[in-house]
Amino acid sequence: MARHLKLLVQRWSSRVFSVEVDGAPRYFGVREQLRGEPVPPDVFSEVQKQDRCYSLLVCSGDRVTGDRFHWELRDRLQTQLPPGSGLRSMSSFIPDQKGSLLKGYFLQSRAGNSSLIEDILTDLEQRNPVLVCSYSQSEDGQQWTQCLWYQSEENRVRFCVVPSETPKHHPSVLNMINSDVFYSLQEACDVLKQCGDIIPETRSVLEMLPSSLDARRKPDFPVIVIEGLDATGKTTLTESLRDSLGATLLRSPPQCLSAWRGRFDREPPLIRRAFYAVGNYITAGQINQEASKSPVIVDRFWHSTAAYAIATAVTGPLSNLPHEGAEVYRWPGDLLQPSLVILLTLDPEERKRRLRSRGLMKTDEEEELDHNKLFRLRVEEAYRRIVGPACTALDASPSADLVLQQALLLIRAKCHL
Ligand SMILES: Nc1ncnc2c1ncn2[C@@H]1O[C@H](COP(=O)(O)OP(=O)(O)OP(=O)(O)O)[C@@H](O)[C@H]1O
Ligand SMILES: Nc1ccn([C@@H]2O[C@H](COP(=O)(O)O)[C@@H](O)[C@H]2O)c(=O)n1
Repeated sequence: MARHLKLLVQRWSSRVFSVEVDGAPRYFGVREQLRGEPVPPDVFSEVQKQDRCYSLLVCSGDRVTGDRFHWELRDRLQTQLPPGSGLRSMSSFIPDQKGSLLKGYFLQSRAGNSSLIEDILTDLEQRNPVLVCSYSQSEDGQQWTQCLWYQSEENRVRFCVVPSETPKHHPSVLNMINSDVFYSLQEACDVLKQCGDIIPETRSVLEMLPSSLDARRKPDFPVIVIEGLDATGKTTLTESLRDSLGATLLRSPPQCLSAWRGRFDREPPLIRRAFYAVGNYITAGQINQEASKSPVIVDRFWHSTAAYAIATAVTGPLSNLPHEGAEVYRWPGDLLQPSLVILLTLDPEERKRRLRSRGLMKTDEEEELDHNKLFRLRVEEAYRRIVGPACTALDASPSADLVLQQALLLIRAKCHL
């Protein structure tokens, strides 16, 4: 453990630290020596004189263990910390260095609570792959310093906390590929296989995969995917298209995974996204079979998996998304490409009205779509940026019958049906 940490802190002062405040990241860095006048970074601007701050960064060599620990740590801290302790998401990364992201939490403790909090943190650091730092303020309140807890009191290096520029990329973008968005079946399967002991259901999921998948094989009949946020009318349209075109209707995740979906929805992003990624390949196997007999309509596919994953991994405004044309919006090379992807778009008020009138249970992400306007905008924009194939937007606000007619026009034009 100590060796692992020493390697990690070798480039400590080239790291940037990011703390989430009101849904957007604020950045700071550390230096061995202060040059010029001290400027307290704005993360510390509201911290009272006697308060102390701490950071915990998860630094497990094994990403499944690390992600699960990071996921559980929030609940653990929320139950153990004394009331009034501020708890925010934080991360640390080396700008532009892929894979350098470490995730964790930033705590702000009220005066008088420090010894209790330090006991909790010491215990956590001793038993888990976590790196703890504490932050303290100079007498005149002008300067914050950071020190690494794993170093013994006498060897403790004090780093000066300094403001840091907003990086070119949102920190999460550095670790997105094959963590949030999987670009091959192999990568997604590797994550699920690693979970076999802790989530026995993964074995049953992996057994559903077809023995072979050839993404280059062109289906005999067109494959049309219908995408969109929840309650935009996908079920209504896909069922009508099935009847109008004499098509087969499939969905992703496929029906055969329904029993295990709830289990994976409770897991951290790495495992949850790997589950949905594998679901797309199982659906691709079903498409291959059915598209030799009839057109196939698919209710959600790769666009949904990637768009929700990207929009959840980053926070804040649209400008925090990976830029248009970025690698993360590419279609995976080993996944069947549909002939057409239709994205149903709907005014947020009408979508809410439809949700209310339907009144079904919602997933956490669907709840988030309702409450967090920025999250909804990020999902919609990520949908639009995905290419290979890109989606064709269709206004879903007219009557169900009119939406069907418009969809049929698009399908006939593109797929010559
Ligand atoms: N064009 C339309 N005009 C008015 N209401 C519609 C239209 N299309 C669907 N609806 C209604 O809106 C609600 C949501 O539709 P639907 O279940 O088809 O959406 P969905 O995109 O499949 O949702 P989810 O992704 O959450 O399953 C339903 O009550 C449905 O009857
Ligand atoms: N291909 C897919 C399909 C769905 N998801 C995730 O599921 C949620 C929406 O699904 P509904 O059945 O409720 O419409 C959404 O939160 C996605 O994260 C996916 O990732 N890939």
